[in-house]
Amino acid sequence: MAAPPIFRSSFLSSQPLSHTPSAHRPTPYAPLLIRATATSSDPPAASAAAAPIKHRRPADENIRDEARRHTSSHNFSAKYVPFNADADSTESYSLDEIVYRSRSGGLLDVQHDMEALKKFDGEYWRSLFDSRVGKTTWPYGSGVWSKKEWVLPEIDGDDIVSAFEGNSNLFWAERFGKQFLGMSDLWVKHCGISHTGSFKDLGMTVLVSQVNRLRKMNRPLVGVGCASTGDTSAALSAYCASAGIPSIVFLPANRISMAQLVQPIANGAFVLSIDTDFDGCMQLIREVTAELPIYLANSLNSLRLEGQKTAAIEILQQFDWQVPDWVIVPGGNLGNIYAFYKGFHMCKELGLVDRIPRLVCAQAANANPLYLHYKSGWKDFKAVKAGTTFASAIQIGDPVSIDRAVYALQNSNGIVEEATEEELMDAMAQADSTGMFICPHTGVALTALFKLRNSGIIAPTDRTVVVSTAHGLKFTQSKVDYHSKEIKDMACRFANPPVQVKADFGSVMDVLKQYLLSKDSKLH
Ligand SMILES: Cc1ncc(COP(=O)(O)O)c(C=O)c1O
Ligand SMILES: N[C@@H](CCOP(=O)(O)O)C(=O)O
Repeated sequence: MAAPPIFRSSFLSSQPLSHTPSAHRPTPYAPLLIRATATSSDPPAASAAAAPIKHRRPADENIRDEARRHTSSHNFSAKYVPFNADADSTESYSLDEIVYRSRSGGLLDVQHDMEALKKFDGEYWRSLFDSRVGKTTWPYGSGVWSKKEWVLPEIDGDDIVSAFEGNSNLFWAERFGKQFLGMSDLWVKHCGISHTGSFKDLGMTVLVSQVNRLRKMNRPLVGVGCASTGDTSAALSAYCASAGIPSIVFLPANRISMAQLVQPIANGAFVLSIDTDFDGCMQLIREVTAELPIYLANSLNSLRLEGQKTAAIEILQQFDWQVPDWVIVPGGNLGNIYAFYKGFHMCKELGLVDRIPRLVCAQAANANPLYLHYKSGWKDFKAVKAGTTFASAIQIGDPVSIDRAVYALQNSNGIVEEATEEELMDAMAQADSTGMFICPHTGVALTALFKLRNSGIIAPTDRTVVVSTAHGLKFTQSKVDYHSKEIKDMACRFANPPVQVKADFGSVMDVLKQYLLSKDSKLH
């Protein structure tokens, strides 16, 4: 069979897809590739000189209009099915239905038509996803929507609400790895360097886009609501504001940071500060969304995880499709650990990689129901009353996605670790001292790494990725407390408080000389 032509798109990229499709592939219809002129005679990855001249779109056209001209048909699809259902289960729901639970009250999962996706080989998908990185093409400029065929294949580009989220930095933690862990291949996936400062943007673009579609279909949805420890509410309110959809957020009073609280306020959400903890808020939003035309935006809603799973695909892509040995994720409501598993697993099933990494879920010791469950040998799960933790976004005692998390860990030879308050704050300070500015939840994940390195489970040369879930700037008060040594019963070993000094030259010189001597023995 003659190799199908390589499609070149002047609007997608100046670089064509450079791979030669497999000889075994059925004649493809180039899913969502642009129906541009086939230029099979051109060499792949042609030089800049040979690249086609790109014309700017007409002045009266925006990037959505431009995308509309280029859409193509395909037959990928997805539906809701009961999570981890028996093979003979026939229960399923259209994604256009408003449903969060299976008939038996269990969780749902978004199931893709894998047979349709498998008509294209791993090389095809790798090349397609790679061709979309770093562009402003609607909607593929988003790290989530660059994987649209695997996320919400049927949504119209016009309905998508995106801030071009994703494509976050995979940071080589050279100094931290070397100095504190003797590791040479340690990476931090900065999912918190994002539109609203946390990984929640990845899931929220999907959920709000689907709500946008449902509202256009005249489904009775007046608004979207969530319970939140601060990050879900920030993402929900921003995406809803961008689409002009009302958002309602239930926050546990006095339990989230000021920076997180001000986000939904600024974005015009209807904010309820409720005198309970996150688990109490979660219970309330579930009851309310069952009664009122408010769509539930928490990760109980499996749509969210379709966006979040793209962070896993992105990690593989950033390593040029090589698989890391370990990925460590902080866990609270436990949707994200499953999302990572799902992203990695899809890449394996569709032939992009040949294995998946081992997953580690890290919890704060003050809110550790998954850790206790793991330690009991996965015997019956008990929710806990979550205690106060600096990792306030994971102060959750009754995680809705417990079954998903257990599944992900059992199927990835996974491990669960925990971090005390002192451990997580020290780890955060150590990371910051090497040039990062991480959140306490990432401190929890780094503590897990310290423990697994110290016990020899993670080897010095293992390629390890720590997922940083939120931006440190959302949690400055915890850093202020730590560096002021104002935390009861905590040594704050890595505190770096400012030095108070009189406003005269002699005093300034004295403290500077003392400092320089402590840094450089040659000055002694
Ligand atoms: C910053 C941050 N890290 C980690 C988590 C945990 O994610 P998940 O609830 O999906 O386990 C959350 C939210 O729960 C969060 O906001
Ligand atoms: N940390 C979360 C808690 C809720 O998690 P979700 O993924 O179920 O929405 C938050 O920021 O609210």
